Amino acid sequence: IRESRSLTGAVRAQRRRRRRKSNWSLYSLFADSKFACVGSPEPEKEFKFPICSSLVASPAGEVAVSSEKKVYDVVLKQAALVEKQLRKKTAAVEVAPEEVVVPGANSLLKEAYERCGEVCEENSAYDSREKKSYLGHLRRIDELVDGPNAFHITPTALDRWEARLEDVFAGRPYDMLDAALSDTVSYFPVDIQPFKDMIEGMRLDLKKSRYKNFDELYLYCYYVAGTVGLMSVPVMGIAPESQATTESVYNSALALGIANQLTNILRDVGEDARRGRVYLPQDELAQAGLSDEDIFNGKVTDRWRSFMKNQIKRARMFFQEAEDGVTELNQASRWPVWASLLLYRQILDEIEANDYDNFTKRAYVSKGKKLMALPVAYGRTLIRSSRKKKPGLVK
Ligand SMILES: CC(C)=CCC/C(C)=C/CC/C(C)=C/CC/C(C)=C/COP(=O)(O)OP(=O)(O)O
Repeated sequence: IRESRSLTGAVRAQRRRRRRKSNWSLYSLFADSKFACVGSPEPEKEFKFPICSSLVASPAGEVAVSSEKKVYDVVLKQAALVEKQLRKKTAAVEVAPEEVVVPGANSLLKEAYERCGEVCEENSAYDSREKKSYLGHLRRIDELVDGPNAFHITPTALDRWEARLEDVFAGRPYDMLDAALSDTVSYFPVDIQPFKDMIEGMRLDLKKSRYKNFDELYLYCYYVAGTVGLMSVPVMGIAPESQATTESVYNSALALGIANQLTNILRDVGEDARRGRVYLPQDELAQAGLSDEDIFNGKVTDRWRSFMKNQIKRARMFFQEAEDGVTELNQASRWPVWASLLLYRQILDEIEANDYDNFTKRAYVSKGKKLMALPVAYGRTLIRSSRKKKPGLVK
């Protein structure tokens, strides 16, 4: 009885929160429309019936928190860290005591950042040493699951990486690349959670090859890509003149990670199927009259086209949500973000141009189109951050 009372209490509290239209519920409704958009027979009703609530009661009486809510809590934590640092900066009237520099530490750190630079040489978008330290770390993590030794990766190895990550954040790096990361995260308001969550995404990849619904897929996309968005904002920086809330910028960054990952998934359906993996919501496949069998057979049918249209539409909604936030970033960070957004989103157009054959064709954006996107990206960089208050985006 006590359990059922607390369940009812929790659900009521949730409804109250929704009625009050707090920032969370506004975001939730907006995001829910993306959750709801697939499989809706009447497009005009898409926005009216959120499928995914933030608290879901199972028949067994357990209260399950939706992926969206879980991830949103990380967003709030990140935003709070940034705001705390901003407050500290404004309140700091005393001159900070001089830093004690261990002899030789500076040149070692310089070398550490140079090593990271070598790792991401071909990636000119990573223009600052802090971004390079991130990329050094991300490359190494990526190698674990995509590199030549990926077959040997075990949950224990991932646990060891997580323990190492904690040491890095505590200022105890194991090697040069770690040292650069350790230094970067000590200067910027970055929380360890997205870094840990990224490892969680790898754990998921070791044990899971099907996703029951979009809620499950969303969480996976957050783990493997949304986390990168959240890590990036503190280093990229929000424009000082921006009137947007820190939280809304983080939401956009998260949305860009999710959009990129969804696009990646839609582009690689055939490739993943050949590895026995289906990163598509099983319930939506079933609603469209499709099964894993159809994916493995790899035939483009009208059912497949219609299923794909809805998936593409959802990915575009996440890109759309990301767009607002790019303008709020520091001017210097906007160009690479705009360029990557415009280029990655074009993969969706290419899937359409391939008549939705993502079984045998890999959609890609040609060099010419990439070059054409760059001035457009630059033009967007010049759009000023919000100085006027916009509902849902203001401080
Ligand atoms: C929008 C705001 C406010 C900030 C930007 C925040 C950022 C940088 C978000 C982007 C996050 C990101 C780059 C996620 C990774 C997504 C992804 C699917 C990468 C694909 O990696 P690969 O699998 O190597 O891709 P390819 O196979 O296409 O090479």
